[in-house]
Amino acid sequence: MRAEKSTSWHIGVLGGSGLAAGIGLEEAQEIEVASPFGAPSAPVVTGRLGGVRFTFLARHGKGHAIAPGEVNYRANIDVLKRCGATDVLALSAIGSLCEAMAPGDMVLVDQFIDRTTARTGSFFGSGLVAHVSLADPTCERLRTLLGKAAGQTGARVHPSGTYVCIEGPQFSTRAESRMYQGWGGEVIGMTGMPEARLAREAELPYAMLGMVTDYDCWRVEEAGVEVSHVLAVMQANAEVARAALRELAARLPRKRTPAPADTALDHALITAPEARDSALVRKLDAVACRLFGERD
Ligand SMILES: CSC[C@H]1O[C@H](OP(=O)(O)O)[C@H](O)[C@@H]1O
Ligand SMILES: Nc1ncnc2[nH]cnc12
Repeated sequence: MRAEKSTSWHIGVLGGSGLAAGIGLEEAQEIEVASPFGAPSAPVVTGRLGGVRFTFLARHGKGHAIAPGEVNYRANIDVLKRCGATDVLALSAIGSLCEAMAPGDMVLVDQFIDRTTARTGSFFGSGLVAHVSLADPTCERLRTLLGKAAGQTGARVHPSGTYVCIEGPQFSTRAESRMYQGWGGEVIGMTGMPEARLAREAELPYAMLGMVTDYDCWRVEEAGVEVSHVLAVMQANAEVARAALRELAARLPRKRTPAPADTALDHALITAPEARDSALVRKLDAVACRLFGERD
């Protein structure tokens, strides 16, 4: 079995709407990385911020050509792991379902309600069944560090928030928006799931910095959200997101210590060794490298 993760941080960043241009990495190199789960959204860009390695992947591809329901979430997480990412940070445009979270605010999403219907949500399946815990789908350590870093940019930062992930690509109806509020949803988007669940299966601690772009459509006196609102706010906010990442790089402890998600697969596999599908096991050489990777 491979050793534990390196004590050096390597942050994989999934950049969403308004962030396809990247995060301003130093010594940036674009690399095409193949995945057994198909084509990722784009080549990755790997480089540094301060002394810390970051690898960036544009979630919707170059020129935002990939719809939220068509993103190959498995390939994206797989290639970040293959590149050596120790942790994953998602940058996302989000609508607000509550008065307190206003356009321009940042939200450290900590919980998800998954309303998606047509996405492949697991690396595992018949021939290798696994059930990871998703009770706490985000990494508290990364979220806290990111919250402090985002606070330094002058933006208003909410330390937690429950994100409702809809299938899209349409925005919600007013009745749905009010229903999500009743469920305890505080923000809404189209990409956090299955991204967060796949990161957990790949033993990658995951945090999401959500940038509020609109009030969705629950405010009866206002017109519903339109994509032009989202992009206008994201264009204004992209530099704030980049500044938050530079702050994060400066604040990461010098050595990375293990996080709970690093061992998410320890008690998750239920299929007996003799009943395992060897082709599926081979596909998991990066995702489950601790269990199935090359032996040293
Ligand atoms: C451009 S509006 C809707 C679009 O924006 C968000 O994307 P991302 O999370 O990648 O920033 C939302 O989830 C939708 O995909
Ligand atoms: N209101 C909204 N609904 C879904 N996804 C979004 N992304 C940004 N705003 C959104």
